[in-house]
Amino acid sequence: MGNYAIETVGLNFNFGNQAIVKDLSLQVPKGSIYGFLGPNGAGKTTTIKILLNLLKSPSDQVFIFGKEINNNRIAILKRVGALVEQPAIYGHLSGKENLINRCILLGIKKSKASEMLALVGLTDAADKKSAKYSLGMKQRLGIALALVSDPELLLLDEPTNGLDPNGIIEVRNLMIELAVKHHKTILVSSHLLAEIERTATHVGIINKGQLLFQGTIDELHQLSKPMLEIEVDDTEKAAALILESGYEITGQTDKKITIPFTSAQESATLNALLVQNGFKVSSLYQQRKDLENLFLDITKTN
Ligand SMILES: Nc1ncnc2c1ncn2[C@@H]1O[C@H](COP(=O)(O)OP(=O)(O)OP(=O)(O)O)[C@@H](O)[C@H]1O
Repeated sequence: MGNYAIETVGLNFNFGNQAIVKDLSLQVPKGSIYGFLGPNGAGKTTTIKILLNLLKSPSDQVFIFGKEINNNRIAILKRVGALVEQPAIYGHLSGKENLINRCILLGIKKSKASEMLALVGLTDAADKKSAKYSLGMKQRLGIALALVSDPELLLLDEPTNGLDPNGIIEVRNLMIELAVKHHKTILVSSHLLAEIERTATHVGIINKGQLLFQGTIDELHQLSKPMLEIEVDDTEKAAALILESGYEITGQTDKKITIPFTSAQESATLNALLVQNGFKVSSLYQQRKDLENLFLDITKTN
């Protein structure tokens, strides 16, 4: 548990008699950018609210920095910053005034406001009324507000929702800077894999409240590596020959065998080997799922 900033253990949560989060075991390593992915209504916001103790979890299912949340609420929340739904910004105040307000509220020196503005790239807009900010600037101000208390862990619920491509890039770069330079752990939710793919080090995919995949971004990429599917008459014996010949098999049914695809030439060699050994190869084709399709597949089949 020591290496996780967040760990949930078989977390369940209901609204009335509707199960919203089901047996969810999240493991968010310290220092990671954890992409929390799922389609609309999957249960991401609900989970984030549970992590913030805004919704109460059953005891012994949610641990932040290794401590159970219900029994250590104040101590834990001091170390956590969050942006959930709309940032709480006073539109009639400038970005700087919004931040100074937050500093006063938390008993933090006011100079922190300028520091945070610089961190999120809003120094030039410090004195502009925040109602006049673009959506991207508002999100960055929201993140700055969440950062005032210098939290170790940031929870960002769909921070790029509704932003234009520039705004998305700004928020994405800010997350990378916060993780790499400032050693924050970040959990960021999204319903779009493409938005997470370039920033996240780890990914958890949920649908209908259930965790369908969790691992590093490389492990997710592994799942989308190209494969060679071989339809052959006697898969049992053909598989034995393929293994004997030094190939790796990743899948087998009574109709086809799947191996990692390396090259067209290698596929031809394998085809010849099977035919020379008396097998009837009815088809040989390369299959590749891009990550977006993989994500759709993972969330659809559930
Ligand atoms: N206060 C509530 N009372 C009853 N049901 C709720 C409440 N809040 C959310 N739900 C339901 O819980 C489910 C999960 O919602 P949640 O907002 O956690 O999903 P999400 O993954 O964050 O989706 P989105 O990307 O659309 O925000 C939905 O079916 C939603 O209708």
